[in-house]
Amino acid sequence: MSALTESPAWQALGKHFQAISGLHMRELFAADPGRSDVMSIEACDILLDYSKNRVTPTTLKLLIDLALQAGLPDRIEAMFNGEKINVTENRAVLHTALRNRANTPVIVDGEDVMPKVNSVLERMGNFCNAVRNGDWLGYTGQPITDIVNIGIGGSDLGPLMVCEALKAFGHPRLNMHFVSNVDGAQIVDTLRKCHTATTLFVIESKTFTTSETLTNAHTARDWFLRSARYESTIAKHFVAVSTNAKAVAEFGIDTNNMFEFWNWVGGRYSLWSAIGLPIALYLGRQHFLDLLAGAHEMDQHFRHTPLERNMPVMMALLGIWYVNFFGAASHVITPYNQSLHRLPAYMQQLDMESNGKSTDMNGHAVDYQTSPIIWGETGINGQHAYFQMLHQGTQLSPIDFIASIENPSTLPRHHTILLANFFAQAEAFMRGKTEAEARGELLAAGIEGEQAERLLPHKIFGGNRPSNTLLLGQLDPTTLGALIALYEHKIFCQGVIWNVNSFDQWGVELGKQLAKQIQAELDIAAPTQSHDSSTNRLINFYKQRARNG
Ligand SMILES: O=P(O)(O)OC[C@H]1O[C@H](O)[C@H](O)[C@@H](O)[C@@H]1O
Repeated sequence: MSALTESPAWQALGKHFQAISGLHMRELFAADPGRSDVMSIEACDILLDYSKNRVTPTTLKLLIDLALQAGLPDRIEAMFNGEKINVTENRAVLHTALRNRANTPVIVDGEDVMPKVNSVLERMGNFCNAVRNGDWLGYTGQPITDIVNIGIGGSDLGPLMVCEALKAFGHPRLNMHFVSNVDGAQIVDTLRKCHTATTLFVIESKTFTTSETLTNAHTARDWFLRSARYESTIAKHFVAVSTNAKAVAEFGIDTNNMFEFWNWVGGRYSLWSAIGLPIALYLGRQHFLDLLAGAHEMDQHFRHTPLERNMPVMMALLGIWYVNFFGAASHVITPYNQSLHRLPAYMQQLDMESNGKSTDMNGHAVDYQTSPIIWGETGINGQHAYFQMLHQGTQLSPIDFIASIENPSTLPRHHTILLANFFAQAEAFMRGKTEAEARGELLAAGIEGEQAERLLPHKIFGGNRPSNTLLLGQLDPTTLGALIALYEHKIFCQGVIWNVNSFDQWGVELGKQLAKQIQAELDIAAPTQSHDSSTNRLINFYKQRARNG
């Protein structure tokens, strides 16, 4: 057994689980009418109601014990203070410094990083103003109308998700495009919608070595030069965001047109850095600063609120309760705002790339589950697709319901219908439908006797399916910033308790190495023999067909 599973807090939770796993939330609500008053937290214009979880006050106390046993408060301070908590890469983890609107010094290797953070923000702001005002002109003297972000993973999902989420705040002249896939279909389709004279390419890559991004960037450059002809025009149409100035220069982008960030910013935590440039271009400097301010406010809440009133901490602990004690393999993210439709995809990288680990910080194999599978869709669409399984299937999948009270982009009648569904689903998952209720409904519909008995088992809902409800005041830059930071910190807390490094991603390397080798093999006609028989056969089958085709 590992130190975690042997620990007193873990053992106590295991015993407690045996005692209460049979309890139904209906009973818990009936026994305590004030349950949701106690089991809710308000911060940063977000209300978290976590009362529809299979917990009692004792569960919460034991979960807090688990967090204390893991030394969570010290780990939180270590992250904010710039300690090198990403031990496998010997790096600090300071996405919080990027949005440190209080501007208090944050020291890494003896240097305050805030002056350079502020200087890049300043340059980003000036550049965005010029593009948005129409002062930044393309090679024929026209203002920019289309912005194409080329990047993948953390250099795509954050900017894409935020630009979609805050479309209501977007600049009316600017069309945003995001190209991540190396499947040429995506860039071809995008370029078809753009004109060279009015398109700005933002090439985003932390490492500037990512093959998908560089391939797409070269294709964009070739397309551009076919019309613009002179290399000197590139400066007006290509900018880069990276930590690797050398590789940016080698690609042919003037480093004056490069916006820098640093190795203490993880890719999936980078939207607050210059990787947020497409966001700032689309929404404007002030809205980008508002996004940072919202995240900063959540950082303050996270850092300074006692654990039992701390929103990210409580969400982390509830997640652990289901993953490790109920054996839940997955966790569902269901935004009820259409504009948050890329949030589940964003959360997949944030959570699974952070905590999808089976080796702990000491290099030992873990003997407990870590990151759940994160999945989801907009809630309304999910209701008409996979919610059947969530209501009556055999798997327990806790759900996060997310909606905003106000939504600038929706029509009032639509919003009422949307929110009615949002409230109803969380209630339905909690209470279910008893046999007596189902029987009563059948009777009311005039279905009796044998037919009623046959249908009855299918009409029963067990309920007792847990969910968190997150109600945002409105979906604006500030609140979205806070919401994203909330999940970042939730994931961090879970990583601390699971004792994994949430900030490396070695698991993505093997596939990249093999792809490089196979790419070289695909370029030669001779059959491949260097792999296992399945891989050889697939490659050779492909080669033969591609040659004949
Ligand atoms: O920004 P880049 O260096 O191009 O990396 C893009 C993405 O690819 C990598 O493989 C990682 O899995 C991601 O964490 C990263 O965000």
